[in-house]
Amino acid sequence: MNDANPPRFTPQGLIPTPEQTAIQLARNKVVLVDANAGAAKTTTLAIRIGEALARKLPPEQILALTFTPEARDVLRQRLLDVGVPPAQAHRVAVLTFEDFAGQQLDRIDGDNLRQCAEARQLKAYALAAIDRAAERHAGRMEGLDLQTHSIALAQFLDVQLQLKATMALAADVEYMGLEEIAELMGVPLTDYLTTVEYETLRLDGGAGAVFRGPFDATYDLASNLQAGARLAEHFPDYRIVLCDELHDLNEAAFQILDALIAKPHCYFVGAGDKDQVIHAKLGASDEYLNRRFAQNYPNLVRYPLTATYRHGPHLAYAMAEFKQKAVESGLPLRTEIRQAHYDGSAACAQQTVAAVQQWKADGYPLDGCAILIRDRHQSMAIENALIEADIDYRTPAMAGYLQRDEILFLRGLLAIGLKDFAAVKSEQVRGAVVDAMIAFSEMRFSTRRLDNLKAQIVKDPALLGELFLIEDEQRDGDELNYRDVASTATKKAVIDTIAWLSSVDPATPAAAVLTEVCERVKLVATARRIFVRPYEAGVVNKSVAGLLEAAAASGQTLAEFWAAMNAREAFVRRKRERKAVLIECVANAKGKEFDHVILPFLQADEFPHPTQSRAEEENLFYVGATRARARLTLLSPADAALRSAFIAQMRLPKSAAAADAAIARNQAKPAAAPSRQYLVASYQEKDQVKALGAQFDIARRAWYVEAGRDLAPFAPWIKK
Ligand SMILES: Nc1ncnc2c1ncn2[C@@H]1O[C@H](COP(=O)(O)OP(=O)(O)OP(=O)(O)O)[C@@H](O)[C@H]1O
Repeated sequence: MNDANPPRFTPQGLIPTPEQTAIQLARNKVVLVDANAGAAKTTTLAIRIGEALARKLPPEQILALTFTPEARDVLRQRLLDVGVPPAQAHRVAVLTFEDFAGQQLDRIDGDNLRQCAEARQLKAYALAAIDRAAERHAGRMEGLDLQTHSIALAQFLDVQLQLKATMALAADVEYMGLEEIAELMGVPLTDYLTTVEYETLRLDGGAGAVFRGPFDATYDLASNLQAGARLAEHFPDYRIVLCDELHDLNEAAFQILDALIAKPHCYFVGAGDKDQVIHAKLGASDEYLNRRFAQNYPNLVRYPLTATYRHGPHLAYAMAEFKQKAVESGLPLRTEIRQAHYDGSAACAQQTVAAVQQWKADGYPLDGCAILIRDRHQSMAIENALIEADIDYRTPAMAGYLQRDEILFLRGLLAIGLKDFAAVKSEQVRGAVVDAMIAFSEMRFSTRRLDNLKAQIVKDPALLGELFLIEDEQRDGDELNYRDVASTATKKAVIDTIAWLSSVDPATPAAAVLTEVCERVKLVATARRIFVRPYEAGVVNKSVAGLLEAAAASGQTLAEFWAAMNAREAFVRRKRERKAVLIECVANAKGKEFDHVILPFLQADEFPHPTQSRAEEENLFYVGATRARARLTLLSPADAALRSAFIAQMRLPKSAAAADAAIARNQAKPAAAPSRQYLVASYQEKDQVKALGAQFDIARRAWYVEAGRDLAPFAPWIKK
């Protein structure tokens, strides 16, 4: 620590290490921190913000960017955790790149811009782009392969995203032939041509964006900057820009960051971990951490954060083996790694419950426990088992298995059949049911009409059945094109199924009814058509199979199952805010931490997912396992041949011995003493404590006494 320049911000709840203090005080224009999971990257960025505030920088001149909303929320919370007063913390812009880009583009966007958060909403635009590409090039160009089935659409949407994330699409290709460009960009010609048409549609031929899918705001802003930096002139005057989870950076986000940093008075601090890259499809790469910043800012300084403070050496060393890299822990604590085995998904769910019950029996609160799943379909068995065991759990809003699209669709069918949509209490869920019914019946409405219908049905649930009448009227007289044939058949099957359902005795076993419904509406085939990504269509199959299994296991009648399902949803919604076990997808847990992490379904056909990139699956597992603080529970099949290879890769017996020695070493280290004693003096008492020698911490808005002073005179203001 530089004695001439002592820190002005003292974080609450922890004593910063010298490494953290060095970053807190760094005055270099560009500071990069590349460190392991849990090595206090986010915390240190929050402390850096605290230091800036303590030095009286207006909060509005600080911008902290993340790639995902989850990471953004963690950073916002961490600001409060380290002791930045909420009133100040809320004035600091902590945003995702997409939020920030959207805000900056707002000044040039038209009023009718449509935001499409999901691939499903982009399908119609993608088809229109294919039609345009066909009109323009069919018959005139060789090697054109215009397909409209879902795999082709999935590939197209991936390719356009990749071309944008890497900014290849914005490259100057004026004098090149189309084939040549596609080859240069390394994508199929057809997808390149379709992307060009898609962008023409999306940007209305250059007049302004008409719709934006995921990531498009980031791309549009980066393109604007590249084309002459018009919007950069309007950027607020940020003095400090910070970026967490730097490993998620891609070219488009990098260019935005670069435009911010390039301003003469702007300082930058970024932190990341190259082993947590899980968005390679979006062009994420460790290139930026390793090379690109250094190219643009040769004077950048790298600061280390050596040890993890999230968990003890047992988990740190297991992760060192898993990733074949050096990982240290600064804690003198034993993070337990437990294993249990199962036979089948119901048994896995039972083992999950047992792990939670053990945690509770050991005297720990339920809200410290998180069940991190590879995919949402895995939560069905677990949610049922938790309810049966009377354990409160919560899922992020609209992310439980009852809110999956295919389940919402089936619930909508049952609601119409049983004439009981009012039993779905939440308006948000009702709206989602309407969306799912329209998607799975392959109906087409204009956005305005859809919003209108939805609003009416949400208010008056009895209207749900009429959805199908309205569409019929609209279709009359229309000529069918080749693409309408399949979707018309789907819709007819849905209408027939509803008619059939209305005649079914509600006392019939639920499993039999649901099985028949799925067959009648050809759910699996439809999912394959409407879910643009084959991977997602695959998850739909597993999810529906899980629902049928649950219905069979319940032995309930249709009426009972319907009532139980709605009661269950109400139960989960009530619990959302309360202390309960969390169920969350691993990918969304990035940046977070939990005392006890349970990783279920560690089996060869689930995790690593057989169709996804091995390196990215490894990073995903690394993210999941490193969320744990005190205990990590790994659940895998009893048959060792079926287990995820990731378990063996941790070499648990080998790493445990070294970890025992490290704990002894960490225990022997002298504990650092807190440097300040904060007081609980009120505003009226300020003159009194000041006269006694207390000082004011501007960042924390609190009075304190320096370490080493006699605290006796301050006794009335020392928190017990
Ligand atoms: N100086 C410190 N002493 C003790 N604990 C600390 C210290 N600094 C940070 N921690 C704790 O270490 C844990 C991990 O910190 P943090 O979440 O900032 O790590 P990270 O590097 O951002 O993690 P990830 O890579 O998973 O995003 C937190 O519980 C934090 O409170």
